[in-house]
Amino acid sequence: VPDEHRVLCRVTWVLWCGTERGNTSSLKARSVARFGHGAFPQGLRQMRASLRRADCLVEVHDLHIPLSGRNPVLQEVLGIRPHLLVLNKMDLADPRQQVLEQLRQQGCSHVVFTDCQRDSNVKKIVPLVAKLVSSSPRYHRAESTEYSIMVIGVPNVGKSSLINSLRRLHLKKGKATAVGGEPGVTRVVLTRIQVCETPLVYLVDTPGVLPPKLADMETGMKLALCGAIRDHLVGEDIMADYLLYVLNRQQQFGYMERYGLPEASDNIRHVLKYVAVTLGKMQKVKVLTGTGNVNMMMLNYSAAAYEFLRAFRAGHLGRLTLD
Ligand SMILES: Nc1nc2c(ncn2[C@@H]2O[C@H](COP(=O)(O)OP(=O)(O)OP(=O)(O)O)[C@@H](O)[C@H]2O)c(=O)[nH]1
Repeated sequence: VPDEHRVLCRVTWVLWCGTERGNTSSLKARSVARFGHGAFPQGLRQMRASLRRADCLVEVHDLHIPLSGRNPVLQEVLGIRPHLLVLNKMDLADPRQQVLEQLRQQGCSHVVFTDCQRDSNVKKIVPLVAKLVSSSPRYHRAESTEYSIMVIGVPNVGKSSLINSLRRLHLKKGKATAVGGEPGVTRVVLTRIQVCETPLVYLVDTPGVLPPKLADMETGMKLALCGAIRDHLVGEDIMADYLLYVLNRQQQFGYMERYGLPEASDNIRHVLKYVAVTLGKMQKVKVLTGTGNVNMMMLNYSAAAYEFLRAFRAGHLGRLTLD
């Protein structure tokens, strides 16, 4: 079996069983693996209830994966409201031109690319939302002058960062909602947060919700690389292997210079050796010998895999779009 197939098989198995130990009896563990902590089904139920009061849906997704992993359950719901797709983390990814075309074919005609850490393009959102809402029926809310927006998306794509960025730009106010590098930071559907004075705009942050069933194994891997699924559920070593496969396939060889490799390699253990040496990732290992125990320093491959993933997520391995 080719290496990448073995990697993908293990990922599917892990996603299926929910935990690395294959504890299939634990429904909670399975739902955490598939949907993120505390996000489903209670989160989805709460979102549905709040949806009645929303004038517009702002779907935030990671520009690393503009096509993969968008939640079809959410897309079903999207049909009834004006919809804006925000592709965030544009500082880290470089989408191909066809991606926009494919998104248009999927019915996403309003797309904004943002970097919520540097507030790039975030100013475009409120005017666009105002235009979309005013050109669509608001039924019982027709008289109201305020806009209510629901922010949705899979875990860790930057929904809370977007809300904080909007508040910084329009209200000169600080954080209203917690941000974190791990999926599942936002656990409950929060009360409305004001993000703009004129027009009066309120947002509702929601917990990240993953699709109930992932389309294929690669989608699962891509979501894991983007931090939508907790690393330990898939395994850092497997994720690092898939990342190396994608980097080589897209001829992004920045890792060679960063970690001092003389040439490109598709052997993850070989690459992680260089990562561990460059970053000094060593561990003490007790070796049993005939004359007593000896402590030896060995390369720490797990720590190296973790650092390799972190480098990708921080954009140090190049601007990469996984789709
Ligand atoms: N480089 C970069 N990082 C970003 C950007 N937006 C958000 N992040 C980072 O992405 C991580 C997740 O951001 P959050 O705003 O917590 O994402 P979320 O979608 O609210 O996450 P959940 O609460 O898990 O659903 C954090 O480490 C942010 O700092 C961006 O535009 N560029």
